Parts: sequence; C-alpha cells; structure tokens
Amino acid sequence: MLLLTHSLPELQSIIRDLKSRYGPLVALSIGSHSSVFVGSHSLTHQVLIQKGTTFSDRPEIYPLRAISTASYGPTWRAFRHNLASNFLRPSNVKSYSWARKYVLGVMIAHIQEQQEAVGTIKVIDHIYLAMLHLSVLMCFGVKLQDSGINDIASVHGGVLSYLGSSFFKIFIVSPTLAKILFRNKWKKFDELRSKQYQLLVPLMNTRTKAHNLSYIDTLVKLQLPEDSKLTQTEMVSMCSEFLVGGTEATSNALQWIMANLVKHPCIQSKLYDEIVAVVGPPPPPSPPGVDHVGNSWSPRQVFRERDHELELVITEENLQKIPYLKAVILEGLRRHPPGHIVLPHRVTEEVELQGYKIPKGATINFMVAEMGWDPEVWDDPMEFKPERFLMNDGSGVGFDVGGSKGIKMMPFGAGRRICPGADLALLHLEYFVANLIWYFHWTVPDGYTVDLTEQVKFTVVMKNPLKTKIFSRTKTTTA
Ligand code: HEM
Repeated sequence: MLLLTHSLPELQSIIRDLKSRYGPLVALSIGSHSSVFVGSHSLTHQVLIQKGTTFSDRPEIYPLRAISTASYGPTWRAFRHNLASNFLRPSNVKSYSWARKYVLGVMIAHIQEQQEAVGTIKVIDHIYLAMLHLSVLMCFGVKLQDSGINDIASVHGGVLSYLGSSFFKIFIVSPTLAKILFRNKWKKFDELRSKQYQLLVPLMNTRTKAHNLSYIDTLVKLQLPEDSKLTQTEMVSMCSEFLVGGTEATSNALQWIMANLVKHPCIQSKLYDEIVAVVGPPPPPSPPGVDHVGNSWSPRQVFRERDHELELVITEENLQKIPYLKAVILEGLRRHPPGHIVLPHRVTEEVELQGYKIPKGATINFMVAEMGWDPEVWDDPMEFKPERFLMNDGSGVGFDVGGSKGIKMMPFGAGRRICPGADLALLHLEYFVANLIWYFHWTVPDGYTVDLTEQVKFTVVMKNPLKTKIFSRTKTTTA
C-alpha cells in the first residue's frame, strides 16, 4: 500500500482503520524506503524490549546535530551514557532542587503580575519560560535575567519552526538539494544558528563559576571513541539539543495537565485535598512590611522575597507521598503524550515480524498516542481519569512507565532508546503541578472554555493555549 500523507491525525486514523480490519500489527511500507508503523502494544514490547538492539539505531533524522554519528554506534553510546548515567544520575538531579525552587518563585511572581495587569493568565508562556530557565540552569549552571531567557527562547522557537516545514523534509533526504531549492530559508536558518552560537558560547564559557555539575561540564570532559573531544560547535549543538529536549515536551505536557485540572474542577479539588493531607495548607503570605534590605513590600511580593526564592515549597521528598499526584501526571501523559510518534528507530539487520519481512535500514515508528488510547487496554480511553492509575485501595501507583514488563502506554518510548530525561521530566511535572495547585485555585475565566483541540508542531500542543484566572489559596493572617 502506498501511503501519501503528511498529516499526523490522518495517519492515526488510517492506522486505526487498518488495525480494526487486519488485526494488531500495522506495518506500512511507504514508497521505495520501508517505513513501518507499529501500533500494537505486545508487538512494540517484543520489538523494543526483546529485540531492542536490532531496533535501536536512529535513521539520519538529526541532520542538524553536529555529530550525526551520535545517532548510533560508539559515539551515541558515549553520549547516552554521559547524559543518562552521569549528568542525570539521581544525586546530580537532586543537587538542582535549589534551581527548581528558584524558577518556581520567578514563575509565580510573573503569573501574579500578569493576572494583575490583564485579569487572566496565558499559562504556556510562563510554563515554557520556567522550563527553559531550568534547562539553562542545568545546562550551564548560570542564572539569567528574563531578557537572557527570552533571547534563547526566541532563537530556539525560530530553529524549531523549521522542523516540520517542507524545507526540513527535503533537507532530511538531501541537504544539498534543500540548500539549492530553499536558498533564502537556508540563509535565514544559518543566521539563526549563528545567533544561537553567539548566545550559547558565552554561557558555555562561564561554566567554571557554577556550583553544581552542569551538562556543559560533562561535555567538556567527555571522552569520545578514539580519544577525540567535542569541538565548540558540536558542544553548541549538544547544549541546544539538551535545552530543546528539556523544555519542549515537558512544558507542553505541563500545559495539558493544567488544562485538564482547570477543565475538571473536581479532580483539581481532589488533588489539592491530597496535597494538603500530606503537607498542610499553603503558608500565609507574610504581612506587609519592610524586607531584609529595607524596601517596603506587599503580601503579593512574598514570592519575590530573597531573589524570588519562595519561603515554602512542597519538597521533592513530599511529592513521593502523594499517589494521586503521580496518577494525574501519568493520566496527562497517557491522554496527551507530547509526541504522538516516538523519534524514528532504524532496523540494524533484516528481521521478520508476524510474517512481515522488515528490511535492514527500514525506519520504524511507534504509535505512542494510539497505544495510550486503545479501548482494548484502557476503559473510556478518551476520558481524563487519574484514578485508573491508583492501586485498588488508593494507596499508591503501581505502574511502570518504562514498560519493561509490558507496554500499555509509552510517552517516553521504551527499551534502549527510551528518553534519557524521563525521570527528570516526571520530577519537573510533579513538582510544578503540586506547587501550582497548592498555592492557587485555577479557574476558567468568564466567557472562555478550555479547548483540548490538538495541533501538531514540534510536539503536539494545545491549538488554543490555556487561559486561566487564579485565586490565591494562602490565607492572610490578621494581627
Ligand atoms: C514530558 C517530557 C518528555 C517526553 C514526553 C519525552 C519523550 C521522548 C521520547 C518519546 C523520545 C524518543 C524515545 C524513543 O525513540 O524510543 C525522547 C528522546 C529523547 N529525549 Fe525526551 N521526553 C521528555 C523530556 C525530556 C527531557 C527533560 C530531556 C533532557 C533533559 C529529554 C531528552 C531527550 C533526548 C536527548 C532524547 C534522544 C535520546 C536518543 O536519541 O537516544 N527529554 N524523549
């Protein structure tokens, strides 16, 4: 069958149809190059976990990555080990808890300012900048002013807008042809890359002042095969990949989760009650007065005290004691996975799957959203029901998101190529959702409805971004 579509929703609907007609395996060959789509849970498990090595390369989908060989082979293994097992090891992630607290404080101050200025909040703007800020702190170990974060956001937004464009689709097949056909686009893209270089190199060079081990520290020390080292240009690319990886999917997942909590006030109330049962009510704002450097301030500015650091936040240890929080996050990732297809994989040797011969070099795509929405596996799959992840007595969440025992959903992929940032992303989602719900009641502004229509960009985003109105849950104490 020849399949001609660039539309993800159309592709999903074709696969759903084929699945219902021909059984669980959906394998499509497109044109002369074999591109296979797998929409079955058990087959995905078999392929990614049991035949993981055969399916673990990436096709050349990283033409913008300076070191294309980092998609597979020994160079990839060196990167993967450095990111997943060195930089993102639990003790190093824990050492950044001050950064999460700091960024949360900045975000809350901005949210309150916007509500005061315009009466409502466009949530994604704040979430995106907060996640980018956090990624910058972890990547370079430096705190930036809002203007510095906005500059990086604008360059990254520009670079990402190219992915998914016709220019990029042709670029993947033939960079030379794309440069000839889209000369102006290429020139603009080149300008963006130079701007990115100008912004990131000074940050890379300030790393020695950092207290924590930053990602750039690990890249500088990274020993590549044959004793080679990364060049500065390659490091810019790797840092840029870290910033995009750490920001895009997490901020969109967070927006989808907040949108569902605003749309379903009962779920929001239940989550708030469960948080309060563990950590108590949020702290009252300090009374108006004079701060430690002699400036007068109002209760609203409690969040701005001490360089934006919040007086009190829900600690990361306490997050572990709130199973319903975990259930809300997992339900958000099931119902709205930021990527509807994982990054493509490549077959390293010819293999047979349910009677289909999959040739060496074929591209394999796994249908993430389809799996999380399969009515044979999930009751009412399109409903937002966090309870489905709780154990029968509600005491915990018994779900392995990495799918090592069996795949029911796979927002982070599975097997050898699973997202190396999955644990960090889960921590960020839990931390921000818990604290934002603890401090504020999030409501639908008058004349607005929460619209969960999806739009495919670099990740799958809300077509109409979430707008809300917040009410502080902190009770002012009267003298
Ligand atoms: C909710 C947040 C996130 C989601 C849903 C997500 C999802 C994914 C998925 C589906 C893949 C492809 C897996 C596969 O091919 O089987 C991936 C790869 C990747 N992710 Fe994430 N991710 C998230 C957050 C992060 C974070 C926080 C980082 C970094 C700090 C990160 C860095 C990466 C990198 C570097 C890869 C490529 C790995 C490779 O090629 O081996 N991601 N992610």
